[in-house]
Amino acid sequence: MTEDTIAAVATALGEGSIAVVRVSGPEAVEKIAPLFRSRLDLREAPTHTVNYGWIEDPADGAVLDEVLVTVMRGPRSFTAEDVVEISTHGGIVAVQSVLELVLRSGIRIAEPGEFTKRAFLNGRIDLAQAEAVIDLIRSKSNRAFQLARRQSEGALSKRIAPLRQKLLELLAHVEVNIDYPEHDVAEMTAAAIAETCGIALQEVRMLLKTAAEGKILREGIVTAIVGRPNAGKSSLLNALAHDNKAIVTDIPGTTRDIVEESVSLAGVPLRLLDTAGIRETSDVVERIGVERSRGALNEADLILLVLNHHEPLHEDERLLMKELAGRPAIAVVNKIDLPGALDLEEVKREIPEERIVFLSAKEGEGIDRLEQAVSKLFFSGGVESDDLTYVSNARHISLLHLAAKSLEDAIAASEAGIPIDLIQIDLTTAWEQLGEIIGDAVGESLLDQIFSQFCLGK
Ligand SMILES: Nc1nc2c(c(=O)[nH]1)N(C=O)[C@@H](CNc1ccc(C(=O)N[C@@H](CCC(=O)O)C(=O)O)cc1)CN2
Ligand SMILES: Nc1nc2c(ncn2[C@@H]2O[C@H](COP(=O)(O)OP(=O)(O)OP(=O)(O)O)[C@@H](O)[C@H]2O)c(=O)[nH]1
Ligand SMILES: [Mg+2]
Repeated sequence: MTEDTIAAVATALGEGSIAVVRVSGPEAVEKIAPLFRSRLDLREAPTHTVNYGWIEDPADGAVLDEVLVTVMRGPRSFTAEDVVEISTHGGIVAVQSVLELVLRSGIRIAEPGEFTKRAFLNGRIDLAQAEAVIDLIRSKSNRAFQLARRQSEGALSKRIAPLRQKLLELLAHVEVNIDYPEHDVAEMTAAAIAETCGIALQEVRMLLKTAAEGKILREGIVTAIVGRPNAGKSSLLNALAHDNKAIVTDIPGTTRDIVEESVSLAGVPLRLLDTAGIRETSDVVERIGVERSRGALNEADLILLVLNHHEPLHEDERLLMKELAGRPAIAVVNKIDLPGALDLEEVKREIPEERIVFLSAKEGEGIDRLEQAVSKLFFSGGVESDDLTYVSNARHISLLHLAAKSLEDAIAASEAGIPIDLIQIDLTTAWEQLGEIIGDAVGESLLDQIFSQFCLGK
């Protein structure tokens, strides 16, 4: 593959200690060498070495920056091409002027995602792995990062490949039966086709089942903090966020609009929504706030119902607890630093005990117990396990659904005694749909669309 040579700033633009210009392509070393003054000509530098020197404009000998230059010769590099990385001083001036000089030497600016796209086109990684690189960059919590990293190492691809192999063998067998009926290959029975497809379908469904948890890991659990005015909802948000994001006062009805904050609880990303305390009110603004609280409550993946340990249960709270039956909810009994007046027995009748957490948002006591409860609710053991694959990419999920449908069709067709060459079409479709996940035979426009989601320099 003869590609041109590309360059981009690989680090975030802003004030930092170091910034990196990354160059990849057949002319990377040859084009950068004349710009780099050091003890050793860059062309002589062994691969995977870091070299000290200066970037100089060869036109007038002006020194742009003191740098470290790394050489990684293909195919042992991120893109599988020759890669040169220039580490300049941080900030934007040094790195921009070095990049400009690099571009003036006849190297082209990279498109977003083009480095990773090349790694894919050169066969170093497959499409699912390349997409995982986007997820890596965007992950907002440790767990999401671990998930993306596992996928970037090919965890999903390793599940898809044997599945496709199984289908391919079946297809080959079917094809021999169709094309060479005179050959003495054992006739593929409808029952045998249905059986193999059944096994494949089971595997596809298992992958789809992981999608819900994968989505949570990637996008965060939408968590509504609800309860009566003054229960301590805003205080809880602040305690979880380690910040005074929401206004806290002893006046009931303080929070009017929804306050949003992303936090990571035991590695689980939560999108916290602090809401207005739910009660009957004649205040117009507060009433709109209460309606919004109800909206958040209805749409949340997780509900934290904050109850006040210091006060008896209120009728509104009884109704709320009834509403939460069957939904992923945790009762947070707040203000345990104050004497108790809450009727716990009644709470326990509505909410299972393992979903009741006692804490003091004000003192920051018991937050760890809430972490454990959330973690238990969403990851019923398993997320730590190493061989688990979580499908979390919308494109992969939709392709798995399509493949499941094709396999179901193939099974139904073989059970209905439909001619084998028609079943072959469903099988081929399933095989292609699974192939699309890992980028086997996907069109240029799809690739463009996927890689354009990347940031520049990746
Ligand atoms: N300076 C720098 N840091 C970086 C990257 C980079 O490109 N540059 N990465 C970019 O995302 C990540 C590391 N990812 C990488 C993945 C593969 C290879 C690579 O050279 N792979 C070779 C094996 C090399 C060897 O075994 O010695 C290969 O697979 O052939 C390099 C970086 C994070 N840190
Ligand atoms: N002693 C004690 N006071 C608390 C605790 N949590 C909150 N408070 C106090 O309770 C009052 C109300 O707290 P907020 O967090 O504003 O309550 P809220 O549920 O957001 O109230 P609204 O926004 O009005 O619905 C404030 O005076 C807090 O300082 C706690 O754990 N212990
Ligand atoms: Mg509040």
